[in-house]
Amino acid sequence: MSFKYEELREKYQSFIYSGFETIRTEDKLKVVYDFEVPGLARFNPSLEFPLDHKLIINDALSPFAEKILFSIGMVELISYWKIACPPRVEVKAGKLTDDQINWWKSLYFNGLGEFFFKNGISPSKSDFMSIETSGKDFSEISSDFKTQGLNLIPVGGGKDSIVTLEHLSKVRDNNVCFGLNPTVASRDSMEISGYSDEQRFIVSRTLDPEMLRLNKEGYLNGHTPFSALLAFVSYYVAYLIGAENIILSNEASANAASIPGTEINHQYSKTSEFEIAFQNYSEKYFSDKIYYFSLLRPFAEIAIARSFCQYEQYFQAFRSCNLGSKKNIWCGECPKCLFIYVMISPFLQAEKVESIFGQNLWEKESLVKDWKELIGIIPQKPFECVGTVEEVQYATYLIVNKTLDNGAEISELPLLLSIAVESAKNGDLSELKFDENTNRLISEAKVNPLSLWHEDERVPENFKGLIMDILAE
Ligand SMILES: CC(=O)N[C@H]1[C@@H](OP(=O)(O)OP(=O)(O)OC[C@H]2O[C@@H](n3ccc(=O)[nH]c3=O)[C@H](O)[C@@H]2O)O[C@H](CO)[C@@H](O)[C@@H]1O[C@H](C)C(=O)N[C@@H](C)C(=O)N[C@@H](CCC(=O)O)C(=O)O
Ligand SMILES: Nc1ncnc2c1ncn2[C@@H]1O[C@H](COP(=O)(O)OP(=O)(O)OP(=O)(O)O)[C@@H](O)[C@H]1O
Repeated sequence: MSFKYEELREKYQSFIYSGFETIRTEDKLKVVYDFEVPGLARFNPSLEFPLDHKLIINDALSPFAEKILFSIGMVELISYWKIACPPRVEVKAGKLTDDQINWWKSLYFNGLGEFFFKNGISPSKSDFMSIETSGKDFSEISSDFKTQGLNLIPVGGGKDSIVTLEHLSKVRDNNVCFGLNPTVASRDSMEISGYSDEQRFIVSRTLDPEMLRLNKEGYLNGHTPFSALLAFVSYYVAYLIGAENIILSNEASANAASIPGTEINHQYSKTSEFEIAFQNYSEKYFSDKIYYFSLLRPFAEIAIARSFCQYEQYFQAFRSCNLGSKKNIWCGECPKCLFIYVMISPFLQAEKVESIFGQNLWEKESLVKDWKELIGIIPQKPFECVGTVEEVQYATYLIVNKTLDNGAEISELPLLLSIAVESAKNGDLSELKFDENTNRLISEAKVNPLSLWHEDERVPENFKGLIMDILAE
């Protein structure tokens, strides 16, 4: 059975965030959130933080710590609210100002853009949800905590965080890797880049099984802004260990809407807009001692991919595929696998790329639709963490011409590249044309994505020197 948005909102009018329980033992802090949709279900998701980590210098349950834990609940609640989308959200776990309420509504609305779209819901930003708050007032709490000059680096196991780890290797002693339920690839990345257990901070998160059960029953489900959760959880970890920087690996390309001309972006919480919003929120309501930014924001995915290609030691270990993340595989059937295949292909031998994925994706019929979306023949990007149409076209220009320069005939190009060439001949690609005289693709890129420096970047000056080579590699 599948349930409808309007019917669910009619039946379940409120969502309650009652509070959170903290259970401290010698070596762990468990935080259990209490959410309820009256008449439907109660949810108690939890997080566990190690307390025996040698780098911890601040009290895990100080009033300031509790303020951050409360805020993690505000972001965690999205996953549970979306099951029935009740119009009224009652936050009894803490008071928020109107300015804060607007901030949260904006995150929920933008972060759920794909969820609304895919479920055929067109809510208005003003009335999709009202938020009433009561309970503890965290506003006057002191933010006087200790810092020790560390960089906290979230590691997802894909190429981006590896490029960050490598570019920060000069300041290795100050770095701490952070993993939230880390995958095998994430742990392997930390291992290969030489970070011992003491320089890793691992947090575990448990979803409430009742949500998974209701998903199966047909209640509303879909994409949630996972990176926003990462932002708040990593902020708490940064506080615990006195880190002054939280260094993400989000790229300029994440800013592009999934559906051109709309605000719907699968990667909303990886955008500059969210990065800046989080910086403003954390500075205003938490502290200015911890700075959250993305080291790779200046660059397009293709430039990051080129940089990644010089670190062969990670080739068999990294995984960017979301669908295969639990099995530690490249599924070879999703847009993200194809996108990564395209991004690294200009810079590596074809055999090398194939050996990473265990198969040749260029020849797969099953990927034709994803390919058409990635390269812009179909005007909607796949709902995945993939880059822009322009950089896919640019990569294709490099790959096709490289293949032809190596002696192949046009007729010998693999399936997906032939589709690209045909489309270029027909004038169907915005920045890619075919020159019949030279038998080569021509790029009409307005900006060469390999030399793009995105202006919305917020990289501190003292880090810029460490990344400039990404444009030149
Ligand atoms: C869906 C998700 O966010 N998964 C991340 C989560 O994995 P977990 O094992 O906890 O859950 P799943 O098995 O993936 O999902 C089970 C069901 O629960 C729902 N759900 C899950 C998480 C959540 O926060 N809310 C939910 O409602 C879901 O709808 C399913 O029905 O945590 C892992 C690490 O702790 C992450 O690695 C998982 O991320 C997936 C690999 C993934 O595909 N994530 C996508 C959201 C994604 O696109 N991630 C982007 C970030 C985009 C963004 O921030 O907006 C990325 O990887 O770059
Ligand atoms: N489970 C996780 N724990 C900690 N950080 C994470 C986790 N998942 C993702 N991240 C971080 O979130 C950011 C965005 O993730 P994303 O998946 O785009 O990057 P990636 O895994 O580094 O590279 P790729 O684009 O190749 O997948 C990166 O900084 C990444 O390290």
